[in-house]
Amino acid sequence: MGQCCTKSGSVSVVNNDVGAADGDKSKPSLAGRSPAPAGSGSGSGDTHSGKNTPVYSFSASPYPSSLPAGVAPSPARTPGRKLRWPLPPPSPAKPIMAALFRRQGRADKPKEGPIPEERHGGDEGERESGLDKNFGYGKNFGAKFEIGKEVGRGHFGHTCWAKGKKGELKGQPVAVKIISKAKMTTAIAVEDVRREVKILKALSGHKNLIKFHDAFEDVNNVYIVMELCEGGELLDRILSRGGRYTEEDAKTIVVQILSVVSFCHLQGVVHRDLKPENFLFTTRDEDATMKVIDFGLSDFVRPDQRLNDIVGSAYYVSPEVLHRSYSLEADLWSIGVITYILLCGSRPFWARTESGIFRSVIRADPNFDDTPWPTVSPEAKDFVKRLLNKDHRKRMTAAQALTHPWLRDESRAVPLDISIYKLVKSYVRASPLKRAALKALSKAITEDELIYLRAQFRLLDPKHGFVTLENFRTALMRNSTDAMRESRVPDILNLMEPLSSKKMDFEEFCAAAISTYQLEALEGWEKIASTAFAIFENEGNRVISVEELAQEMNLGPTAYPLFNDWIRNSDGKLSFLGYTKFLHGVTIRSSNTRRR
Ligand SMILES: Nc1ncnc2c1ncn2[C@@H]1O[C@H](COP(=O)(O)OP(=O)(O)OP(=O)(O)O)[C@@H](O)[C@H]1O
Ligand SMILES: [Ca+2]
Repeated sequence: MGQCCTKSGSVSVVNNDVGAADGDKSKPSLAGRSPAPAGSGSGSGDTHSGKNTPVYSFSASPYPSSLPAGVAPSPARTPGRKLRWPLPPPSPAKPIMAALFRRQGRADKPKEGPIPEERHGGDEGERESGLDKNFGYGKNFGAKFEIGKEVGRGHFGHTCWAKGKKGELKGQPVAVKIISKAKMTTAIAVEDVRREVKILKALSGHKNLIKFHDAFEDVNNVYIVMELCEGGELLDRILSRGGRYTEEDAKTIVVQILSVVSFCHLQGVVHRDLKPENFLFTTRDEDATMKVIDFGLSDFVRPDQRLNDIVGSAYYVSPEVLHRSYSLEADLWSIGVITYILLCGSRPFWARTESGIFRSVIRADPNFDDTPWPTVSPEAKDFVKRLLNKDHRKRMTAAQALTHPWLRDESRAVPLDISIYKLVKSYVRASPLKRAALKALSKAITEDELIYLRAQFRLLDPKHGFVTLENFRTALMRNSTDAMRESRVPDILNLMEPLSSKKMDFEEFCAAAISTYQLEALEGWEKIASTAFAIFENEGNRVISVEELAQEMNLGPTAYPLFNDWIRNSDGKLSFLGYTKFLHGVTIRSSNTRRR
């Protein structure tokens, strides 16, 4: 007990022939073969030292080329299974090594660039000496639980079966994740464990989230006592089905994932390690409930905050995580990867090395042409594409995804979406012209978008067809947990202050809560945009000077030449191009320009 092995060890024992069953060597981006062992490197490209090679160059893997000291490769979890896999084996780099290093206090961290705030104080000086490893948890684990066999292992701990000896859990089987204090060699490592428990405790209660019972500690370990899941990992079920789910079965899985992830996001918690290994079934039954586990890489994220530490698992990591600027949407990318795998049995982004996987994540388009995709419904394909959009702003949110035509079910409650709050906040603070532009756009959207917006409006509990700031506050508080306070999500209400003297009907709510980025990602965008412009011409377009437009868009005089085509010579009003640019706002490309 107390020995922690890395699951990424499973990679070390798998060779590159695995999964070659797909037999198509001309399509390297289509999963089907195993990546090289994480520890084996990939020739000259994998000599990443973590000191000089920028993570983003992708000329080298941000992962180190060998397992960290003290972490021995564990045996493959399911020997022999790899030969039957249509899928490559589990991620080579499991939780990305940066996180592992943070916990283990290794100096050769594979990160570069801006130092994430939590990294401060993670220096060697803090190691061992004077490190406070007291968590304030109960000390009587042994008196309360009888420990049994091991049920699983991860990078950071191992999990055992246990039975309650007294109290509420007397006679009841539970799972205990045991994290060795000896491996917590920095203040950050200690803080990570503290946060894992805090998040688990705060979020416990959702039906698709592992139920937390208690946390204990002694001189050697921290013990996280939680509900026992006896039905195994989602990964095992995917593999036992030969790698593919029917659409109906996939939907059952994806709905559960989205339901719990939307709940976490509303609380301001990003999971950061969503993958089939981190979903467990309560029982062996086919229709058993699935629960998300392992908040070891999770974090609180404030509404306008961007995180920058690279954590996650290679196959599931989003492009913006690799670019070190991300938020909740990163989880939706991972859900897109999981859904892709469920529907076709292959990984959307594949390569032999981690650096290759990252290149693929950043640049490659997933394959939707080969078998079985021609037989997959257009709705399912659209669903996956709208999650695997490389621009995180164009991705669906979890709550939105639950109303996508592929998953839509009138009888299922739609969760409150925190992204609505962010959008409404921006709307109420926007200029009258911008609001008029959005109003016109909202009148051109399709029924699919309206279904989602109606559901969100209903959740605000409108009185006589109107919502006020108070409705937003009440709806948020109704869903509030301790995690929400920690992530400072309620602060967003202060930023919505301009709404305090107003009320909003459904029509205005639609204008406030639509995202131009998301609409741009729709196949029917061209039509929506031209309809919206026709409405804008009638209801909102007006004469505007170059200076005024620049000010509206928060641009300086250097941007004036851009506006040549945006303002019509004939009448000095916005042209169609100008209207769409104005709606779009100054973001990706333009904000890069601004920074220079
Ligand atoms: N509540 C539970 N019931 C049954 N098995 C569990 C439970 N929690 C964890 N396990 C098993 O233990 C394994 C490791 O747990 P967990 O993922 O929390 O650890 P970790 O060290 O943080 O993992 P990782 O290496 O993915 O970061 C899981 O993959 C699962 O097989
Ligand atoms: Ca895990």
